[in-house]
Amino acid sequence: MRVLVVTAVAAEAESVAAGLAAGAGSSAGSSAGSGSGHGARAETLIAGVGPAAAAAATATALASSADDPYGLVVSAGIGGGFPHRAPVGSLVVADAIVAADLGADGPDGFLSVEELGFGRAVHLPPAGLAARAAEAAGALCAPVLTVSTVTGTAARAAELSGRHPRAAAEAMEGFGVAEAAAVHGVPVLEIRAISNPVGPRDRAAWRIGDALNALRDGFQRLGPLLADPFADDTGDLPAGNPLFEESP
Ligand SMILES: O=C(O)c1cccc(C(=O)CC[C@H]2O[C@@H](n3cnc4c(=O)[nH]cnc43)[C@H](O)[C@@H]2O)c1
Repeated sequence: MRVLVVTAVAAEAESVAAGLAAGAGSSAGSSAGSGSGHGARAETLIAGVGPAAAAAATATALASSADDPYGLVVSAGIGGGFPHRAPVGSLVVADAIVAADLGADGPDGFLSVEELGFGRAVHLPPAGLAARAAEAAGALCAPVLTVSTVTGTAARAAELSGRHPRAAAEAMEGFGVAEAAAVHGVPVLEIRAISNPVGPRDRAAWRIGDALNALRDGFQRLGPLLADPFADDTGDLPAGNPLFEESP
């Protein structure tokens, strides 16, 4: 199956490609690269930062693939981790991809675009696949928030955590990728390697190199699954994964 892995920047695409190549014992490219990890036909796409860039690039790639369509889209990259759930250097696979700041604010709090009646605020990856991907990658399986502004205060982190108590990470592209995938009827996954805590802005706390290494290792381990993502899709969740938590 052809798999499209969408990253924001080249360094993330290079980590993904290196992981797939290491898993396969063969080489894989980066920006428009394709890896043959364990038979996976995974191609990386560098879409730019933020949900709009991610959606535009993903939709364009999917629209251009009619003669050999993608069977799965994966939003991948670094992200911020809610510290009590996802420490720096860990991996999170999304069981829900949540547009956390798409809506309306007001004196009574935030209303999501869904609560406003204008569309959807959550995309759900196939539950069994997300769980198997988390197990394979050694990742937590939990909601990942998509934001247009990186959280930089404790108050904002607490607000997001309050609204999404199971959320483990935030990043800026997942929901855009998922919107494009949904338009084309293609299932979506999101995987984030944690580079910094979600909270007060502290550039000294960033560990981008560690996160990129974790992303590479995660994709090395994901290679066999991506070769045939739905092969074991019985609808059951894998037993015995201590990192897995129930879907919302
Ligand atoms: O200037 C800052 O304080 C700051 C802190 C973290 C990340 C940034 C970025 O501009 C990176 C955006 C880029 O990386 C992903 N990312 C990484 N960490 C986070 C985060 O804590 N919250 C949201 N996105 C994050 C994101 O997906 C973008 O691709 C700046």
